[in-house]
Amino acid sequence: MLEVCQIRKSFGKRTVADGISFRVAAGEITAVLGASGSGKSTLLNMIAGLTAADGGEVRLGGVRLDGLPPERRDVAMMFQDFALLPHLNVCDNAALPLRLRGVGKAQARRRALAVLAEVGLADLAARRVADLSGGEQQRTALARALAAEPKLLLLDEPFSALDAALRGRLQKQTSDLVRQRGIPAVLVSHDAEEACRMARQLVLLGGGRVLQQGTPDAVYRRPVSAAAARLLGCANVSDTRYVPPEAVCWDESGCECTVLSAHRAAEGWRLLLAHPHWGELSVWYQGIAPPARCCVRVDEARVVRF
Ligand SMILES: Nc1ncnc2c1ncn2[C@@H]1O[C@H](COP(=O)(O)OP(=O)(O)OP(=O)(O)O)[C@@H](O)[C@H]1O
Repeated sequence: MLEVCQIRKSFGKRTVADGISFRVAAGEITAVLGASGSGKSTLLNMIAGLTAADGGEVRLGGVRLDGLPPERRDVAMMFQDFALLPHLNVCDNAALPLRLRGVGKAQARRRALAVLAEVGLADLAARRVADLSGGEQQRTALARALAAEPKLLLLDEPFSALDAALRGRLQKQTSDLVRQRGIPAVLVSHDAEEACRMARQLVLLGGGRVLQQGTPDAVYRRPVSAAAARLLGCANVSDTRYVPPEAVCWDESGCECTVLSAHRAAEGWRLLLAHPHWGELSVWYQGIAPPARCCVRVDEARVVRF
């Protein structure tokens, strides 16, 4: 179990963490969502020991980490830019953390090859990382992160440079490995969909504080504020209310709305409606071509008020 308790950090007058607390159980991923500059990477760096916190505690398996240097925390990190050493081959990159800990060359190589097999890269062990695709590089980074058998995995937007199909595969592979190894993991992301796909718990950050935390289902069902709803990527949010998709239904006896715009996506047509009472409403439409007008009903009891 990872426990982050009341962690605080300011850079000059800018406070990026103002008493942030959350827990991550073994074998589970918690996703931290926040706007750009909200302090997500700083939070990971404080957990890893790369940035000193101004206050608060970090515990892993009940042991206090603050005060320990990064190399004694048993924490592995994965970054968006992979951070591999281009002049080394795949196996040597994966073995690097073990070598840095003084593990002998042959043993480090054996353990690196075992983890490379787990991530499906055994055949590429001898290849220079500069000659790998983006997805192969990221799997090498995953193997390197896991080779030293860390007690905690920190993921700093590790998949954002990859295309959608590859991203989906690596998200699943990483989630499976975290579960199988029974270690806690923290994922930092801008992408609410990725966070929900991978994480058991979401932590929404804003203004250096936790705006909300809970399971993706609970947080989506009832965002506590407009800021939280916007971080989740919810449509139909104003400062005072959120009209969730389940509150809107197509109904001939409902209010007639003009379709202001329509754009095509994989899931269907996204329509922007002018509703006489609720104003602009964004809704999905599954017909072949978008209509010019339509009738919808909004179930007021399901509208979330802030
Ligand atoms: N070493 C530092 N010295 C001064 N300011 C810093 C330092 N590190 C980060 N900051 C500032 O702290 C704020 C939070 O930065 P951080 O990188 O943690 O945000 P983030 O949420 O990860 O952003 P992004 O999503 O854009 O990567 C930013 O305003 C950043 O400029």
